[in-house]
Amino acid sequence: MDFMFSADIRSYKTMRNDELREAFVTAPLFESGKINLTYTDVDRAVIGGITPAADAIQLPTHKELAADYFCQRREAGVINIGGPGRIEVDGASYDMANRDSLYIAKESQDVQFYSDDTANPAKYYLVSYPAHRVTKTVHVPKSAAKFIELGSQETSNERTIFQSIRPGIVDSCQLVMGITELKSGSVWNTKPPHTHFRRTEIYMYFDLPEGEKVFHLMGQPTEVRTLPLDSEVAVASPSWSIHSGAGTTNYAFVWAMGGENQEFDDMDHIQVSDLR
Ligand SMILES: O=C(O)C(=O)C[C@H](O)C(=O)CO
Ligand SMILES: [Zn+2]
Repeated sequence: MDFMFSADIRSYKTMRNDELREAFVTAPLFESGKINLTYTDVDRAVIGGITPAADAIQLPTHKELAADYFCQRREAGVINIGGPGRIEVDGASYDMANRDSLYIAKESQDVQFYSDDTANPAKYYLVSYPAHRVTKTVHVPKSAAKFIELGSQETSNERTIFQSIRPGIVDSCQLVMGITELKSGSVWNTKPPHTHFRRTEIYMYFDLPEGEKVFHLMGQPTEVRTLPLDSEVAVASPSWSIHSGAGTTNYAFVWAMGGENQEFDDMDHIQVSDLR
């Protein structure tokens, strides 16, 4: 497991882009046959990419978690951004089509990830937070997610938000998670940008064609920094930071939040004209 130590609200202002990356951006998450996990001190999230090949991959515990198994004191959300596969949780099997979600409850002991076809492997993106109570493991197909249409073609931000792990669908402890897909010709996510001091957030951009980037915006609204990101890396956003971006083409991303409440709509919006 890698460790990513974030920068604070004062020091990020004087950091170079490579230093900001070290503090907030993971390495590429998906490698055939591997599980790559990164622990960030932003709300103690663990961010993972799991790409099973011929063999199943088990979710391992780590010395630093000081836990008998990974989910002993944690919940995890998983979204498959690759080919079809399945996840087994304590012997129960969940088919995972592309863009399906699985919420894995606290105290799930044995978690195994599979790909149906090694030529088109599943790519499981995982975000885990500490959990304080035992709930139920739930599979959410993309069709069962709550969806919201936002933006317009005129302002280049026409997009659909799919909320799969959220109150009313999954009883989680702090995790809220889903996918945003930008329509062809739209490039701006989270426009206008916002903060939510009550929660932190992690974005993982994907389905960006080779050679394209998303210019991810972070920092306080009056001290914005730009990180040009490739597909399939995650970027952590502290509670004081905006998280928005424009791509060189359209794309999708998984967002995941943890914190003291789960209200998706309580964001503090910032006028684009106020960004500095
Ligand atoms: O494009 C958007 O707008 C989003 O996807 C917003 C994120 O879901 C978010 O930041 C929720 O707090
Ligand atoms: Zn947000």
